[in-house]
Amino acid sequence: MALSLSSPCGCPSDEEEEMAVFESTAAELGGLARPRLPEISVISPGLDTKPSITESKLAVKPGLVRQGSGGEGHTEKVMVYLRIRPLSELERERGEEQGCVDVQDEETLLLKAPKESQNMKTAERGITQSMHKFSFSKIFGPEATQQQLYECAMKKMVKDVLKGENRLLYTYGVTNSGKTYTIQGSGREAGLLPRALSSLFRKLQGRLYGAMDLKPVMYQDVRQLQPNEVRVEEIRRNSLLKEDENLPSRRGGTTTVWDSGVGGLSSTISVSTQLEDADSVCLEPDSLSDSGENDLAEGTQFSIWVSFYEIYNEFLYDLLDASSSLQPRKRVTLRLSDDKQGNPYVKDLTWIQIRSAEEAWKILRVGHRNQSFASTHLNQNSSRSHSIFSIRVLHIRPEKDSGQAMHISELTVCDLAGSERCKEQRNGERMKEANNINTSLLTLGRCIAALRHNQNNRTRPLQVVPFRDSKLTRVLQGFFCGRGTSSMVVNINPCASIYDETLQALKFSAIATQLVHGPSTKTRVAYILSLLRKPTEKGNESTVNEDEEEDEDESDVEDGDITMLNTEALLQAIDVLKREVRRQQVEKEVLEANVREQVVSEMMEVISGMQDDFSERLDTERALIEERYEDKIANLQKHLKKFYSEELKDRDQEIEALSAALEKKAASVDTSEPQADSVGPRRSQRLSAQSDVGRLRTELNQCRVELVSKTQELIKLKMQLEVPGSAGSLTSAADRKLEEGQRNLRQLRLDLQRLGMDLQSGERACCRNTGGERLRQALTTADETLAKQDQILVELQNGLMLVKADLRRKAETLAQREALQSQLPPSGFGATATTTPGSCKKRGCGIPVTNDTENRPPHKRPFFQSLFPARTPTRKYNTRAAEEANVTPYSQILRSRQQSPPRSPVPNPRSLRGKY
Ligand SMILES: Nc1ncnc2c1ncn2[C@@H]1O[C@H](COP(=O)(O)OP(=O)(O)OP(=O)(O)O)[C@@H](O)[C@H]1O
Repeated sequence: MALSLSSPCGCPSDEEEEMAVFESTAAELGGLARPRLPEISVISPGLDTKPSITESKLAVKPGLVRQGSGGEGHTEKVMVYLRIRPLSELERERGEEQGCVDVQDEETLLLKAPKESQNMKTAERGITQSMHKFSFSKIFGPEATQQQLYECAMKKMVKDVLKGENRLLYTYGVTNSGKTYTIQGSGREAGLLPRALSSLFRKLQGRLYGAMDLKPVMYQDVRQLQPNEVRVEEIRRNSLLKEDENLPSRRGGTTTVWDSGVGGLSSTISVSTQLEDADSVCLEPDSLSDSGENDLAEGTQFSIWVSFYEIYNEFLYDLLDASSSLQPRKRVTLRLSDDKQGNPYVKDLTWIQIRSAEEAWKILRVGHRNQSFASTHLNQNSSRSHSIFSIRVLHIRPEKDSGQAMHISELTVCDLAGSERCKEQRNGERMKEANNINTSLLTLGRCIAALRHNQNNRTRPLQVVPFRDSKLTRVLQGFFCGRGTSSMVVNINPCASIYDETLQALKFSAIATQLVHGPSTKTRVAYILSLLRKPTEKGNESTVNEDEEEDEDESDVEDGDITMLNTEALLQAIDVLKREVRRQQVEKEVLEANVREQVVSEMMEVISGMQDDFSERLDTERALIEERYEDKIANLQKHLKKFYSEELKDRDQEIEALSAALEKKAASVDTSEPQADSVGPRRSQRLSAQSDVGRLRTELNQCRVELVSKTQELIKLKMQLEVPGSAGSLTSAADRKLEEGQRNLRQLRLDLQRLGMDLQSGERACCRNTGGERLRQALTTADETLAKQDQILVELQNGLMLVKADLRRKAETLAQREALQSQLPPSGFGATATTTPGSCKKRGCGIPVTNDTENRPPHKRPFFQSLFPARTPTRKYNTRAAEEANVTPYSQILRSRQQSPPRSPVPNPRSLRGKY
């Protein structure tokens, strides 16, 4: 046998197994160079200790060896069956049959990697082997019938359950490998479950408990129902059975789409499933070979209750919930709870009492209709969930004193969803399902590996079995921990294209084949005794054959009576139990720490997810706000640009206007225009002022033009008025002389005033005979000056005479011109500029011809005459008013002299001169 190839003892070490189990993974990671591998990898439960139905004394480790007091535990190893499905016609046509699955005998399978497989590629690089040998409890080839499988794998389980044991059967394999077919069957080939139900009811014929007042609840408890509760249960049961009658016709079944209730996910249910076709099987119970067998306890009645639920995407759904049938889009998720002892159970799960295989079949069909199926690339009707069908059997034994004695047992059949490659799922929903399926299956694998580790390495630290890591392992936990036993059917598809996946599934099952069942909860006494045996063995140096001891123990275990033990042995047992308690405590602490760690890591994940979400939202918000404000800024810039460009235009226009105005202003002669106020008027005012200025400017320009023309005209006229000859120069010379004369006269008057003052003071001095000589001299000088003045005056008068004559002549010429001008048309500005007689008179250039007196030469008046006005006959000295009107300083002096009696009358200058 090829077994000796890798392990001479037939049982590979842990390391070897683990390497073998994970070799594909390592290969995928591009494993480094390894030592040369044997040609075939052998993964086997240890064939030299291969479980045999007949062997009861196995060299297995103490502590976990005994199955139960009932003596039904013929074997401790977990039974693992392999079923190879036949290739379909289509698959054959595709050339899937490449001989990669080779059944060597009914327990050994040889897998040969096909050319195209990943395994072959890695094998070619020397990383792994291309052939793998596996051993199973029994192998069922493609030609094996459902009946054969049932006989081997399930029949005994049904019996055990009716005896009060708990049993689990689950199928494991790649998608499209025949798991559902194995459990449920197709057409006349009914699967294990319908066969088991049929068998169960055949065995219970006449032993069924008809009332519905006892119902299984929680983990494995029974509750007495009140009459109203019984009615409710009846209604529920009847409605479900009725629902089955309303199902669409078989084969022609419709396809409905419903929501899984989780995040709006949808799946497709095809109602035309294998179950529909298998209906008739239940009606033919004769096909079951176990009919007629009956070894049930005397007087015991049985009440059968069933439940059906699925684990879909790590959520539990009740497949027998009437509300979910009515509202398939809003399925209620179920919760997992623990009872007081910490046993997990599905809370609020529907349990329906059934009284026949037919009813059970109907219930199964109703539940199946609610199950999640979908079409995948490998299977058109692929189960997307793990479905769990449980049958609870209430053993009711009437007792004389205490009414009824109750016991409960359970048969659970689990159709696991198929493992598959996620990357091949194009649909996102299918990908998610595949992920969840693979995760839960991986957890199941880890649990089984940990259980195996703990069973095989009792001295090494125990590993925590991660039952809590998935819902699947939690609900199945009891079957791995002494609540019952489990069997596994591994389904494989011999198609070459899925060889790699098949290899992985077989590696997983290879670990399960190495499992032994945990101690039954019923066999605590045996367990304690097995613990007791340990110290006894240690302390015993005797050469007693172990097998013999075991024989003794076996008998003790089977008796299970601890009162037969002596005190010392019991004390030892207590010590052992104490140690066990401590061990359990440590284990629990480790478990708790692990749970806490997981909770923390999950929380951290959630928090980090929230953080990521928040930062993402923050970024989005920031981007939005930035965008919004950039828009606003752009708008603002646009508007400001527009506004300022308009403003600039206005300014430019203003500047243009102002510069034009300035230019005009600078060009204009008139500079007297007021400067613009530094604090300018408002724009409108400025504009109006500008328009005014413009208007004025144009007017001004017109005026200027006119002025220029008029000035030119005037110059012409002046030129015309210019009298040729010396009259002009004479006039000006006369004017100059006149001015000079007037100046002299003013000077003289001032002198005379001074002289008058001096005279007064001289008279006063004469009285006192002082300063007489000086006065005389002054008078002489004054006389001389006067004489000069007289002469000048005469000259002036002559000049004036000449000028007047000249002027008279000019006036005549002017009159002639005026007469001529009056004939010309009048003009505004010209009117003002025209020389009129009035204007000439104003400027002193016109002398009235008629005023002869004026034109006469001025009469020469002597200086003293003007100084002392001549007395007219009308003027009397005695007229005081007249005197006061002509008061001068000198006249005052004279008057004072005249008034004084001794004084002489007023002398004229000559007389005065003579006198002195
Ligand atoms: N032993 C068998 N004999 C004949 N046909 C079989 C057998 N096993 C499986 N089949 C057929 O193979 C196909 C796939 O089987 P099935 O649906 O049971 O696979 P599965 O493993 O349950 O897939 P999934 O995990 O995707 O639900 C079905 O058409 C089924 O009828």
